[in-house]
Amino acid sequence: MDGKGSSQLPPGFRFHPTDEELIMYYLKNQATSKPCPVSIIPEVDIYKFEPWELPEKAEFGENEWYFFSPRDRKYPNGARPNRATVSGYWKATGTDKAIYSGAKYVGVKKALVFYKGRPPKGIKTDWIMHEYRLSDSRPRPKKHNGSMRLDDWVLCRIYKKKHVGRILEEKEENLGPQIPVTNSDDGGEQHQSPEMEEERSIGTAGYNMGILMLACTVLTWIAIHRWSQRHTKGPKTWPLVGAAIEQLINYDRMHDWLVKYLSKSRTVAVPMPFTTYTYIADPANVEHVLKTNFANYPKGEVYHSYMEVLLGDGIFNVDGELWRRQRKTASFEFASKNLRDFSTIVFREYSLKLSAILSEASFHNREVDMQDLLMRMTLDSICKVGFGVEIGTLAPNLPENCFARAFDTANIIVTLRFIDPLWKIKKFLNVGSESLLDKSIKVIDDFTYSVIRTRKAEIDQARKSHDDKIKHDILSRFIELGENPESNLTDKSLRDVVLNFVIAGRDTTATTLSWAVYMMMAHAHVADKLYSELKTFEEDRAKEDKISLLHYDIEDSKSFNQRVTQFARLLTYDSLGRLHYLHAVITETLRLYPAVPQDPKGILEDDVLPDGTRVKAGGMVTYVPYSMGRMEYNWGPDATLFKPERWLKEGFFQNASPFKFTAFQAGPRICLGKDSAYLQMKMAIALLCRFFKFNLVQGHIVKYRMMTILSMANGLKVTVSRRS
Ligand code: HEM
Repeated sequence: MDGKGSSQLPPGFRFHPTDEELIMYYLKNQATSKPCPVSIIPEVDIYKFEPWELPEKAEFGENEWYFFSPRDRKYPNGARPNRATVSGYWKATGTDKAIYSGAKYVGVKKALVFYKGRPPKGIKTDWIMHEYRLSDSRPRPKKHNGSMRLDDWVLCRIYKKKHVGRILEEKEENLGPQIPVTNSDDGGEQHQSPEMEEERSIGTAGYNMGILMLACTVLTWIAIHRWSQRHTKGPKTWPLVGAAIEQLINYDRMHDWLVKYLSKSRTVAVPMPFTTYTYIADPANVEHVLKTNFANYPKGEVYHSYMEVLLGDGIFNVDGELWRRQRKTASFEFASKNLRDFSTIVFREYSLKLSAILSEASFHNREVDMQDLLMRMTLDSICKVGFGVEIGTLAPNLPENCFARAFDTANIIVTLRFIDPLWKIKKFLNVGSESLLDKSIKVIDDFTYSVIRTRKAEIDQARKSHDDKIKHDILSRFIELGENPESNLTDKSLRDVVLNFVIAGRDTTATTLSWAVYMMMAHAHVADKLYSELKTFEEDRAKEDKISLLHYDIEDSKSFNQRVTQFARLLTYDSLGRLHYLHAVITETLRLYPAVPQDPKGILEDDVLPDGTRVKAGGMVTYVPYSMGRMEYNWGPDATLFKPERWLKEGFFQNASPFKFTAFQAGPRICLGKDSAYLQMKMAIALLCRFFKFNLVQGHIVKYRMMTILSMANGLKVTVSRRS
């Protein structure tokens, strides 16, 4: 709509003044009776008209119209302006905006919305007004002539909302800083309700209030949550994340972190996001979980999902029928005398290989990493005993072993999953640790499937030549079983069998042996006592076998190695059973450094443990051998001391309840390889401690690494000397 003055304006003229221009060039001029740059703003008392009547009063404008307007007082003695028209009223909205010219405060802009009817029941319309006032305009003192005039002039821009162009412009305006004007002269005019700018301001205020209330609620919640835990013996938690933060901070020393809490309370509940881990160290609770109510505490879905990538559906990682079938086959194999005899030969052979490497290192004053050597020894042994293949990682040149490295990496990463809530996302995106895990699994699988292929080919070959030596190992037993189509045993099942036995047979035994060697270094009197037992044993056995012991010179490698070999022949399954102190040394090592330091179980149904602790379905209960071995309530005041004698009564080894000494677990899932493990460990330690003395390399730090097995983070660097 063109106003009356538009005919005098040049073609294409548009009027888009800024707030500052409106104040500086129009309102100021009007107030001081100077001419404006263009005279297109008429003087109209806008409160005498309804907003929709105003466009035709304007001199110029299409979608917005400008007016100079006087303001009247609402009440004779008040400073509030009268904003009523005949049919309605203008109502202020939002925060006033200060207008600056450079750094100088020159005016105020107020937004108003027109309501039809009378307050407070007026109906909001789309008519909007921006009222500009000079900063120095002050309400005139009330004149005695009875004039109701409030101040000289204000400049009003009127427009109707919902015009797209206007909305865009409005948005632009709203981007500018809104500096609230405190010294407002509107006499406490109420600022309420919508219009675009207004809605935004009110929205912002409401939003800020909401944030404030939310923050207060959260802080109160946290405070109450923390206060309610003042008597809790377990770790203090935070809402939602539970103890996850504390667990992450203490991740590298997690086992000792648990010792701290379990020594204060035999059962500790650790809330985690979406679940609770309950840790137990009380033998009565352990018996309940591992035996009495065994069916309620399976490995469970959570454990299975975390470990599946590595252990698949192998015996360690399944429940129910799948577990029962594997347990039956493996138990049968472990009970066989054939396997025991075969194992004794293999363990002796590999212990001798290890002795030869140590002897060589001792003659050349070379440092060795005992943990690495022991891992090689047990890997070679389990591959030979378990799968009938020779992999030769303990060869004198100690060949690089990709499989072992990949296996360790995978083991570390799957353990991390238990406290890393982001692992599924990382796995989905194949980034970070999960990407490394993926690569490691490929290396592991390549090795494992090649073992299976080799063994299958050997079995075929043996069959063709009617050789019946094929049945001494566990893998062959499973391969044979797989030939029955009803067994559903695929190559993938065989892969899982192999990997489960690798973790069972290699890592556990090598780790225990490493800690035992470390204990010998840390407790010289124990090493000496063991040495005496072994010397006596050697002499007794030689007499029994009616052989004379070879003379040897510890400076002569040939005679030294011959004597080592002669001693090894005296070590049989039966004769090793007589070495009670040796048995006690290994068991005491396992008490303080159990190869499986904690072992979680799922919970099928809500239950109450014997000490009254309630556990909820879907959570986890973990018995903690590492803590259990260090608890005074389990072992007396000297619980933390390394004392093999605690296992001996009149020189004979006395076992403890498997629910108190839990290194091999207990109940229906007790370790199947316990005897085999003792056989290998006793064989190795007998040879090592009879003929060698170990010294920790100066500055080498011995500490555990967080993975399912309690291996040493930096290995075990030692120097070796020979014993006479
Ligand atoms: C110091 C050596 C060993 C220790 C401390 C040890 C400890 C354990 C523990 C704590 C479990 C229970 C694991 C779980 O529930 O996830 C277990 C299970 C098992 N162990 Fe051992 N183990 C050792 C050596 C061996 C060896 C050498 C073998 C076999 C070659 C073996 C075979 C098994 C098997 C098959 C199971 C699974 C039992 C089942 O779930 O039914 N272990 N072992």
